[in-house]
Amino acid sequence: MTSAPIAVALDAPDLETAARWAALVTPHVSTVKVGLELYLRYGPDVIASVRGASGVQIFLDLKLHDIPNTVAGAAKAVARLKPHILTVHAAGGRTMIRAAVDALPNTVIAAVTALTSLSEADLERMGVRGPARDAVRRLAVEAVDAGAQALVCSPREVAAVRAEVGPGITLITPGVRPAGSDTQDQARVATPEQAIADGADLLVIGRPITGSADPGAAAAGIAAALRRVLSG
Ligand SMILES: O=c1ccn([C@@H]2O[C@H](COP(=O)(O)O)[C@@H](O)[C@H]2O)c(=O)[nH]1
Repeated sequence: MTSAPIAVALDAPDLETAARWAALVTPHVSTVKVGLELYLRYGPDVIASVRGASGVQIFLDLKLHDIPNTVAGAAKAVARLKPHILTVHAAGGRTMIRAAVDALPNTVIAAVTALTSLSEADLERMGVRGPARDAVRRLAVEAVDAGAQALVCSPREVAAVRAEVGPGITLITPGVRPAGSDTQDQARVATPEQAIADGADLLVIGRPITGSADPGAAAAGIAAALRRVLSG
């Protein structure tokens, strides 16, 4: 059975917990995601701990956002970890995104458009005019023009972004919540089934899996639901 297009966000307080979650979910999912909490606490060693012997893909979610020279240096600094995906903020601009792409030719550079924790009202207060979808589309086009091979957006925008950038770009959606579950600090959300039906390639899911009593079973359940959508 092929693993489901899910990146489990290993936002754990310690390395042992992250490695345990990774071991439980890797039979069911394609990818595990290491973010700022783990990386800043443990540094590069965390990657070997969560990768284990499974061959699971590593998504390094550092959301780099700085001047191009600094981002290029930061990207080169993680090259030896061989992440499958590395994130940068699309708002860093074309030259910054290009610098990351050039620095890491063997990694998929994913540009984060508008954080899924931001509501329409938050974005308006920040000076973003019009619906979130339009801002996300503008950032997506800029990022793809700069060479980004993947985009991070909310599942609510994924269909519009797909229509804008076409089939060749990997669309990654956090802000995924199974029906009826707590949205927590996420604002622009949809269910796993809706995200996949609307064209997402990879779903980032953290607490709905890692906060469950049995993360392996939770991952297996969502993976089965996605397979039903993909085969139906
Ligand atoms: O716009 C974004 C970009 C990244 N994230 C990250 O995804 C996970 C989501 O975790 P949940 O527990 O499923 O909410 C988390 O690691 C974020 O840093 C995002 O949520 N939104």
